[in-house]
Amino acid sequence: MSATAYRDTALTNNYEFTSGAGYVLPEYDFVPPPELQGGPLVRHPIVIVGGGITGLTMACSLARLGVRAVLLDEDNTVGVKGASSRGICYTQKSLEIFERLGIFERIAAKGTQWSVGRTFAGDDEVYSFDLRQQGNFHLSSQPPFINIQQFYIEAFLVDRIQQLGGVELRWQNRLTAFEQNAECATLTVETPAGTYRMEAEHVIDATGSVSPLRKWLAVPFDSRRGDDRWCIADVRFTEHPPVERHTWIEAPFNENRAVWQHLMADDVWRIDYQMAPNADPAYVSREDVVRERLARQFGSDVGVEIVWVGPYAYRSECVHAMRHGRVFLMGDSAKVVSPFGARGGNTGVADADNLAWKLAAVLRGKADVALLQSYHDERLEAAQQNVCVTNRTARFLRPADGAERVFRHAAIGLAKQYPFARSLINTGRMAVANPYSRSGACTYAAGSAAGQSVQNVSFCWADGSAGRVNDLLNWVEGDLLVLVFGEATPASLQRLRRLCLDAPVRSVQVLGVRDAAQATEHVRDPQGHLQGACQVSGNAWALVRPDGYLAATGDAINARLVTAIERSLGLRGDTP
Ligand SMILES: O=C(O)CCc1cccc(O)c1
Repeated sequence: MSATAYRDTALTNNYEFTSGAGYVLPEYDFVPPPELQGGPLVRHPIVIVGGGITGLTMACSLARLGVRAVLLDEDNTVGVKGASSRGICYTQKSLEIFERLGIFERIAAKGTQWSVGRTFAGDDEVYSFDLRQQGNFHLSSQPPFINIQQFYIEAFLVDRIQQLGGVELRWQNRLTAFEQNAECATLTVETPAGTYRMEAEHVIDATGSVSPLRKWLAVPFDSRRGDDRWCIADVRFTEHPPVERHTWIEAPFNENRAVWQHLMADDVWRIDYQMAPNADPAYVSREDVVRERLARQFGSDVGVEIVWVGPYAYRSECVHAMRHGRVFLMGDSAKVVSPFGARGGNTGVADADNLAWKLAAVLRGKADVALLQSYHDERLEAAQQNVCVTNRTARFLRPADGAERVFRHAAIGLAKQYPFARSLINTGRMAVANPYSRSGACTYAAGSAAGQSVQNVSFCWADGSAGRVNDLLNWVEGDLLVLVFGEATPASLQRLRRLCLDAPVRSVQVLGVRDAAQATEHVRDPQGHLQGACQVSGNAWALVRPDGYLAATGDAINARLVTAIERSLGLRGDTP
């Protein structure tokens, strides 16, 4: 790589390898695709371009729903050869998705759970949180966060896709040209054994922050670049710091600049140092300079093994539309954020989870193609929110001269003395499941939690054994789920039964410990966790989508439920 090229890449969020042994990544075989043997052009229902965490989550979600797809990846491995693990912190919502996909146990066994975060300014702790004591984090079967190198999750997804079957993973298949029209999309793909063309009804752009598709389609986007520079050191120690998220806004051992500290899998710590504005990436990541920095923080007698080092800079980007004809933009192809708050990779996972069930429902003839527009409504709102929240953190960490700097100085001073000021300290607002407030697929009403995510809480099956929301979502196999809380009239139940015969919907009655069951399919909610997760009270219903989001809630089983079902299947053009 030339010096100029290196500088260009170092000034993005694409962490570049500079020193250390790096990580050992699995390699997958190139298998010549059937198209190389000639014959007529093959039209595939779905082609996913990009085998990172977003593309693989999409592929695995489709495989789980029994939908055929082809995934193209230009490399023969997961992760990025020679580069770091980009994502490291996985949210409860992502972990709930991974549980549905069947890889959570492997992630939990390999990764590190954490819930406590502490922020320091100088030697003072100025902000702290324990997510297990906040909100309802403790109610899900998944922990608030697991830290693990992104490529492990990607490798688990590859194994699971191969196990499920139905989705073809094509390694060393690079997309080199693209066109689309009213009939289909045509992709030109280069491989070590030659070039071929394929057609697709739907194309998923999961190629990441330097998406060629975005360039070819001239997709408009907003972008922001700062002069802030960071340098990551992934290291192993002879002595262990506490297994907590530690951040410093002003670290005495880093010339009063910010520092991040997280434990990942394999006992590797990520230490991320803020550098001087416009610092030279080559200099700050030189091994002797990195070692000196680490010694200043941990002491010169602590043994340090450098696993990987990489400089990076802020960049945020957000497209204006998540869909361009047959192409759906996903993950970093749609938006780029700095890592604070873990809003990058987790958003890609949620993008995939959002679109997969919709595409599956459309391709199986269970929903109207109009439903696909709600992917744009919902995931653009999420992308914009994540960019906005992350940019606010970035500005707190590198304030502009003038009012921003004065505000930060005052906030730190106040937080050192007064607990009320601690919430002004912004070293990242940790990612949560983004709510959807303007989706054409949700039916909103005052007091309803439509558009919010339902946690993977527990309940009891009719036989008394423990179940979880994800078990119900697996049971409906991509259909909608109506939970009917409490008593229902025989006429209502009859209406519901008919609805379940006519539409891709399955219903379950949710009862208290002593209530008599009226419906054949029923569960018990002794602690009210399911009711709390759906944010309803008394006799009510909740329409839950395959991605665990609430499409609507209501009380009587009447025409409003029918309308809500139609809307969540793209069958109504009106907005509620
Ligand atoms: O802790 C967080 O905010 C997310 C993880 C993170 C943040 C900053 C740098 C980095 O390398 C990871």
